[in-house]
Amino acid sequence: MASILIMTAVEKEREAVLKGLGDFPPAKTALCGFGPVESAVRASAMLASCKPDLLVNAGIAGAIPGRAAVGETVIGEESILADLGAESPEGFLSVKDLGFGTDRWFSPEAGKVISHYTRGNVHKGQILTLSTVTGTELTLEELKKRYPHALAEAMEGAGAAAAAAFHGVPFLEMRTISNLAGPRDRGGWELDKALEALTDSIRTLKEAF
Ligand SMILES: O=C(O)c1cccc(C(=O)CC[C@H]2O[C@@H](n3cnc4c(=O)[nH]cnc43)[C@H](O)[C@@H]2O)c1
Repeated sequence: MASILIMTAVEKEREAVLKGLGDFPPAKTALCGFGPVESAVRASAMLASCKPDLLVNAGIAGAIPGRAAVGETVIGEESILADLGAESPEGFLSVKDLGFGTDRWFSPEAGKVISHYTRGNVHKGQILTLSTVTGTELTLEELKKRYPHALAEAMEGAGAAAAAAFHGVPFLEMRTISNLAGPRDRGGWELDKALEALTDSIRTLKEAF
């Protein structure tokens, strides 16, 4: 049977994943740490020693307001490294604009798994990876303009995706919404709702295998 490696930033996310998995031997879990650099390094180290059929980066995320809501699930059809690049008077220049490679990753091999997510509270589309959590209306507006189709922001997906591409392993990012991106309100993050949704979404992932 196919094998899956599911990596989360923090232990509480990993616990929610384990609850959804129950007794499911094809899947292993590990921590990828906080942010795109840690996630790329740790995912790459894991993939150097085991080669799963699918790497999943799972966790909570902030929704771009109006594009997803707290407690909903966002399945990444593309993970975008959204704040690595250069500023210019004409606007932000991405890694791709600068000619240094890609700023986004998508695995066609994950399509079969993605097609299993059919519930109304699941959105499929772009997920941004940022090194800095959005904390002002100004930054939010800039991100919305720059990425008019992005559904949510998190901090690890593109790092893990880059590692997966380097090792030739199919990749999927799965996020459940704990907060709306915008002016910082860390106390308002609905962690329990997002972690319960993560457990549910992992149950769906199991059904796809
Ligand atoms: O304190 C807790 O109980 C707790 C439980 C689960 C997760 C956490 C985290 O702090 C996870 C950090 C993780 O969350 C992603 N995230 C969530 N919202 C946003 C956002 O608005 N913008 C960017 N990233 C967000 C991110 O991937 C972090 O690594 C705490």
